[in-house]
This record gives sequence, structure tokens and C-alpha cells, in this order.
Amino acid sequence: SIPLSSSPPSFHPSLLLSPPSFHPSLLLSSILPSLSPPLLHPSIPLSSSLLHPSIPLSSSPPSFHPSLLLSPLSSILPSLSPPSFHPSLLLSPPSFHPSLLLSPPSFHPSLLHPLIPLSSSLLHPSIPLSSSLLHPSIPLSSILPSLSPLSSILPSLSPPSFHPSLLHPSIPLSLLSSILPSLSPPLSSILPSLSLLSPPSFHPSLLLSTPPLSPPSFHPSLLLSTPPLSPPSFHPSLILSTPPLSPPSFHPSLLLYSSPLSSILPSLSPPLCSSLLLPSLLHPSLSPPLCSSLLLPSLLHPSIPLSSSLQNYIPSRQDILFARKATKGIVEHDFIIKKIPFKMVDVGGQRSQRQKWFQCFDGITSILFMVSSSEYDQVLMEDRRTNRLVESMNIFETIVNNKLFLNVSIILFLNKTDLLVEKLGQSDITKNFPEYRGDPRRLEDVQVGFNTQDLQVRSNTQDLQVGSNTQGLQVGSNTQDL
Ligand SMILES: Nc1nc2c(ncn2[C@@H]2O[C@H](COP(=O)(O)OP(=O)(O)OP(=O)(O)O)[C@@H](O)[C@H]2O)c(=O)[nH]1
Ligand SMILES: [Mg+2]
Repeated sequence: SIPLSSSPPSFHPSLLLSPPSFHPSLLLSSILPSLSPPLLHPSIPLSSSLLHPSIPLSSSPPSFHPSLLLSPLSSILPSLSPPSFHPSLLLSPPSFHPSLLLSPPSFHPSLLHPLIPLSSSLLHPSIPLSSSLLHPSIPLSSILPSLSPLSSILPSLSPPSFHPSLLHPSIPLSLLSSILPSLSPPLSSILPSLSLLSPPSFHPSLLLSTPPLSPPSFHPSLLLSTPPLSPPSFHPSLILSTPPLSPPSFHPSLLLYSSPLSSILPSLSPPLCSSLLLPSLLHPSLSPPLCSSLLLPSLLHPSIPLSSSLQNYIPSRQDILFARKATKGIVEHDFIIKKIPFKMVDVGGQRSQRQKWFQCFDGITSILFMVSSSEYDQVLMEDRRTNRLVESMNIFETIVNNKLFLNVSIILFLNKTDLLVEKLGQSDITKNFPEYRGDPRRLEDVQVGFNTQDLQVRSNTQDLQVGSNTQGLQVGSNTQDL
């Protein structure tokens, strides 16, 4: 039902064609019902039996020949709008080969493209993964019973047929991981066989409910493996480590809510809400700037046409607060306070952004260093082995002790106190910081602990002066208090 012409530039059919992961039958079978004209032209003698997953492909090759795709194509070409589709994609030998129809690995994340309805048949005919699974407002627990066949299917599927990508990021894995142990056979017995299938970027250990995955510290970005994602070219296929595809406008960080979603997704418990991956952002019909910064729960349900629900949308203040857009590049803000001009330079904190910092260091008078105090039990998106707070402390230590900044005032903000308060009751800080000696449940203790002997950031010349106030905590630079 979504016109193909609406798809550029984020979607490119070549994504669907790259061997060996693409399987045309999977694609066509899933979109045929919704795309009658122009993709499915009656004059294309592509037999439907070829397209239906329930019919073994092996039975169809005799009746299929690529030339079947060629002749009638000319009649539909005019209706396909470049550049999102080019007939050569269908014709050129490297991209398409009939052998792809015969023995491909059977799943590719491009099949998850929003243009393609995520139907159960798309995944595997026998997996009743309904599209409603994608809607976060529907408790997964009510659907999970129907997932139970997963456990029985896993062993029986031949290796190419099952792929961890069945765990689409839109499915909160933390939910799955809490349920899967109760499945029979247990996940742990399935995992060894998964490891046989795993492409480089996936490791079954990601599925285990060890710290990174257990709520509230689970974050779907952990599924994206350790190699840094290089914005702006994220595509779900990166999860499977196929060569990076480069649609221009998508980055997984766009998907990450750092604010509690519980208020807008009341049926999900807060820890899970805080880190949902939402597929709606993948939809190319979302136009910037909405596409880059906003997510609407109403957009998530596949039955709601994205284009229509967006038409009259005006973001509320709450929507804007919930938005998350990672800073890329260097963003300057000029403003005047009491006739004094200020220039604020905002840089991104992700590892890939840090090499840009040095460009801004000349002539600065002050550094505001932001650290999420609530992330003491979380790991980096770029490197799931590194604790976020440890990473922040290390960078801060480097900055604060750098001779370049001898006369630069430095303010350390430990923000997200609200999340810290929520988290202290649930996640013991001593698990990540055994040297911490205070009361792990007392906010004041933990806040002071960030700055005193336990978690202190020390200068190499003298201890830092530490102050605290009701708003937050400040740490003086090694030359002056602030
Ligand atoms: N709950 C809560 N959320 C906060 C707080 N401060 C910031 N956030 C949220 O944290 C998310 C990340 O904030 P950003 O301003 O994008 O963080 P950043 O440090 O600029 O991130 P980069 O640009 O990637 O370096 C946003 O969704 C903010 O709304 C806070 O004190 N409490
Ligand atoms: Mg930023």
C-alpha cells in the first residue's frame, strides 16, 4: 500500500538484492499482496508458486528463468520512478542470479524494511510472529505464548533458516530474555547452535541475560556489536555485518530514548521503556526533521499509515523532551547575556565524535563536562565492555589534567539525577564499583561517592576540590574552584 516512489532516498532496492542474503521469493511473497500494480504486473509470468514460501523453492526452479523478468518489465518501467528503482538492478548479473533463488541463506534484515510488511511468512512460515509484536503498547507477554514455538523450531530449522535477526530490534530483547529461560528447551541449549550461524557482529552471548541485557541496563544498541557504528550510515543489516549500506539519514542513536517512556507507553514497565528500539524511524516516509528526532507511539503500529499519521503532527513539549538526537559534528550557539556575547560549542560525546573536539579547544574559557550519573551500570553503545561512568571519568581526568586547560574553568555536571534516584533501588552500584563504601541505596552517599575517595577523579598535581549543592555536584578544576 505504500507507493514505491515514496521511498527514496533511505531505501534502495539494491539493499534487497545483494547476494547472498537476498532471497527474492521472500521479498515478493511478502509484498505481493500489498503491491499489485505496478510491481506485480499481470504480464510478468513469474509464477506465484515461485513466490510463496509455503511451496518449496526447490520445486520451482525449472519454471523460472531470469529472462522471465526481462520481457514484461519494459511495460512497467515507466511507472517506476528513479532513482529508487532501476531495472538494471534486476538485470545485472552481479546483483541478481537465479542461483539466488535456489540456495540462499533465507533471511536478511532488509526484509525488515518497513516497506515490507513484517508478516510471519517473512520470517519463517512456521513462526507465528505477528506484526502486532511490533507495537510496544501491546504487552509482549500476551503475545509470547505464541512465540513458544520458537523453542521448538530452533532445533529443527536447518542452519540457514534461523537467524538471530529474527530477534528484530523492535522486540525488546530484555523481555524475550526474561521469557526465554522458561521456554523448553532453555535458551542456553539453543545458543550453541546459534553460534554456528552467527555472522561476525552477532554473538549469542548478547542474548544471555547477563548484566548488559538485564533490565534496566539492557540497551538494544548492545545488539549492534562492538565495532563503532559510523554515522550516518546505519542500516539494520549492520546487525548482521553485511557490508555497510549507506542510506543517508539514519542512525541507531535516533532510536534511543533516554527519557522514561513509561508515561507514553504505560503498559511497559519503565526499565524496558527507556531503551526501546522503534522501527518507525526506519520508515523513509518520515521526513526530516521528524525523521531525525521524533518518534510517535502512534506511528509504531503497522496498521497506521505513517504518511497519514504524520501529516498533521505537531510535536508537544513532551515529545520534544523525549526526543534524542546525538550530536554529530560541531554545533555552535551564540547568545548574549547582559550584553556579554557567549559562544557555546556543543560537541558529540560518542567515541567517533571525539576526534573533533580538539578543533574547538583554541581560545575557550570554560568547559562544561556532562556525565550521566545514572549510567554507572551501563556500558557504551560503541563498546559493550566498557562501563559508561568509567569511560566518562577517564575522559574527564584527561581533560582536567591537560596543560592546555590550565586556565580554563571546568564544570562537571553529573546530571540525570532523576534516573539515578530510580535506579539506586534496583541496581547495586557496588556491583560495578566494588570500591564504593557508602550506602548503595542513598542518593547523597552515591553523589558524594562520585567525587570523594571512592570514585574520585584526581588531578596529577593535587586533589580536586569537590563541592556539592542541591542542584547537582560540581568539581573544581585543578586551578580554581567554580
Ligand atoms: N531523565 C533525564 N534525562 C535527561 C537528563 N538530561 C538529559 N536527558 C536526556 O538524555 C538524552 C541525551 O541527551 P543529549 O543532550 O542528546 O546528550 P548529549 O550528551 O548531547 O549526547 P551526544 O550528543 O551524543 O554527545 C536526551 O533524551 C535528554 O532528554 C536528565 O537530567 N534526566
Ligand atoms: Mg549532544
